[in-house]
Amino acid sequence: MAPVCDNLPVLLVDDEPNILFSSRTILRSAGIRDVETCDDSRLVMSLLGSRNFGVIILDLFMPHISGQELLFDICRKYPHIPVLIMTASDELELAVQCMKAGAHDYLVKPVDKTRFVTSVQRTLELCSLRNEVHLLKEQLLSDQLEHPEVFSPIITGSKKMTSIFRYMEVISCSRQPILITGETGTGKELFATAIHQLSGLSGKLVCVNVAGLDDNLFSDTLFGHERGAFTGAERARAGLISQAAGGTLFLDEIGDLREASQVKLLRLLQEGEYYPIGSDVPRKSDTRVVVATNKNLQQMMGKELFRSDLYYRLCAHHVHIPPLRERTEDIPFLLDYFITRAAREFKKKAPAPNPELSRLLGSYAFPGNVRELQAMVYDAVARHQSGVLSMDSFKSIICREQAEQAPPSDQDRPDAEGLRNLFGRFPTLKEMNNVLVTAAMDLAKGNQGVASTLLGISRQALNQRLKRQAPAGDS
Ligand SMILES: Nc1ncnc2c1ncn2[C@@H]1O[C@H](COP(=O)(O)OP(=O)(O)OP(=O)(O)O)[C@@H](O)[C@H]1O
Repeated sequence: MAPVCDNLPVLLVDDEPNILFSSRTILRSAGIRDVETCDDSRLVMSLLGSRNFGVIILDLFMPHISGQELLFDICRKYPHIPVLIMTASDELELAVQCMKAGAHDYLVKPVDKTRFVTSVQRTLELCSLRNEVHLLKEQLLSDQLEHPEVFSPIITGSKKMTSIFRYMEVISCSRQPILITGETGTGKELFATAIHQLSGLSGKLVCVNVAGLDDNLFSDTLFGHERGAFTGAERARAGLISQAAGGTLFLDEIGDLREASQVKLLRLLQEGEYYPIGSDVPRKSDTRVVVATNKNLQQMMGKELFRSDLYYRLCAHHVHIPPLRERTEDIPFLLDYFITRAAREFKKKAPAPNPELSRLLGSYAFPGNVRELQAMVYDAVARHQSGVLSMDSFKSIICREQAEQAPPSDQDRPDAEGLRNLFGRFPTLKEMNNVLVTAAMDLAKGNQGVASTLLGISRQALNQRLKRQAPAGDS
């Protein structure tokens, strides 16, 4: 897979060595480390033939081949590489010609440092996104995962999940932050680990749960402190960002991050720098940030509990993990996996699951998702003695959960008018019973054992009701 632009070098082309030197220094101090220079315009095209670049910064007035000529050639032969013009001429006509020829920006020397860095960063980001769209198209058209081994700890048999994996393969190479969302127990940490492995970053994956960290603790944990920064700070502390240098920092439960810490995280993402407590000197960070939450950040933004500028920065790429009830095809795979693991842990022979079990579990909403399924299976295997794995403990958990669920609020409960609309008149108790039984049988895909558990009655009682419900002539 081709790398995305923010991992590719920048090429500076100018015949003046001091401009090359100062421009390279400015870019490096802004965190853009991989910068190549070329002071001979005749070498540019062969250089482009030998390797790929993320962006080219081109002077216009150079001996041998002019920058404008090069611009035409580059745009024709390498249209995917964006070109920024940097020149002493502020002639409007010339600027228009260059932009028409395909230049991404036109900077007049002497260029303001911030304007220069922002232009290069924006162009790299744009190019990166363009490449990702291209790679995504390629990936989505093919069914194959490039690194299936990375996903092996995530047990699934669902197509939805495979297409999420393909998306992850594409975005993992970029340096942009990634937001992982999903209900509790969907395995967000497994996804963060896969992203780190796919990224090929040489640094470590460092995981921090930010829930419960007040702002001081957040700063100290992430940014570290200088010696003597506060009472008790007898030694300097490096902080986890420095541990994750060249790697990935995974911030779990980001929806619980305090307002003051949100501002600091935004600064880290925007400027790529941070201040250890007690220091006035900013430190640079090249750490890739991945965050996760089971909260609805958009709703939180509406209530001003989460900063929108931070949200938009974080969701440069967004991986959403569907809840287990939306991928019930995963249940048989997860059942097998957890039964084997539980049996190994309890030093028992792995029992075979009852063939009805997957169907029963498929009708359950799993508010705790895979974590809840795992706990159910471990408990059942612990109780298991011989034969097939009993469904009893699953049934009793499901019945208990369903009984504990709050009844629908007055607002959600169908009122007399709603029932009348549904049936054309007010229904009898028998008719309502029939509707319930039919709905449970649908959900259980015709399995009476499962449907009776959903209805909270015995299998025999359901069987009798079904017989009474059957039109005359049916057996
Ligand atoms: N597809 C899966 N395959 C195997 N194990 C899984 C899968 N999904 C989740 N798990 C397991 O379920 C448990 C919960 O996962 P994890 O802690 O990553 O959840 P989470 O999404 O971060 O939840 P929370 O939002 O509550 O923190 C872990 O033991 C994890 O290994």
